[in-house]
Amino acid sequence: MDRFFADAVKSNKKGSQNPDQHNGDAAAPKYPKGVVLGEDGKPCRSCTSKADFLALTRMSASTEGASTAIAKTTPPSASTASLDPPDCPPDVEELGRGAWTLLHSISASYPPRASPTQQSEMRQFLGLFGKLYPCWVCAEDFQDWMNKKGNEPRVESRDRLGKWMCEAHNEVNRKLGKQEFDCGKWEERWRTGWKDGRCD
Ligand SMILES: Cc1cc2nc3c(=O)[nH]c(=O)nc-3n(C[C@H](O)[C@H](O)[C@H](O)COP(=O)(O)OP(=O)(O)OC[C@H]3O[C@@H](n4cnc5c(N)ncnc54)[C@H](O)[C@@H]3O)c2cc1C
Repeated sequence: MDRFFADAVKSNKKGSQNPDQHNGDAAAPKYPKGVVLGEDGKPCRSCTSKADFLALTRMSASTEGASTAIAKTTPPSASTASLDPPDCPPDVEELGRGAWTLLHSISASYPPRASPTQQSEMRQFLGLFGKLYPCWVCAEDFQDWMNKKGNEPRVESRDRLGKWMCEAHNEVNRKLGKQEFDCGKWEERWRTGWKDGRCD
């Protein structure tokens, strides 16, 4: 659960790092390690994994007593799944899967050759996406990556956009210690289906 905190603490416009992450000498941390705070100073659900939210819930239950609604619904042995009925707000992973599905699918339906207007609209979309993405820590890193020389969105064609999106996704995969995806296969994954026919 160190993924947001592996780097040095950075200042931010919208929210804040959980201050308890870094005060090893504090007697009783207010939030468990891994919980990211939003601009209101409260835990940011869309920036935090369910597992870390579960830890928060357990902490609340032990400090506030078993009479809270959370404590009643979360026995100590509960798995993260019990915190996760299908109609609850997304955590960072569910949000991410949905967002990548949208982004790669947009690339898959992008024209083989984009007009100047389409290119301009796509640049605007990606710029706004980077600003509005609900996980603010994810959004800041995504914007920083996009703004680096050489990483600017490549919007001239479906092929170029699809590969660029795959590279953007691989950047996050690397950050999270996940396996990189073979970008030569992005179109099979997101547009045509696999060559072995299993999606037909
Ligand atoms: C812009 C953005 C930034 C994010 N930043 C963070 C962050 O800082 N911290 C954090 O914890 N989470 C972040 N996330 C969420 C994270 O990327 C994952 O979505 C989440 O961890 C769930 O991962 P997953 O393993 O289920 O699959 P996902 O990474 O969501 O991938 C979904 C599917 O896409 C396919 N895929 C994987 N890699 C590629 C690729 N390179 N190209 C094409 N297809 C691919 C695979 O089939 C995979 O099953 C971010 C999401 C987005 C959209």
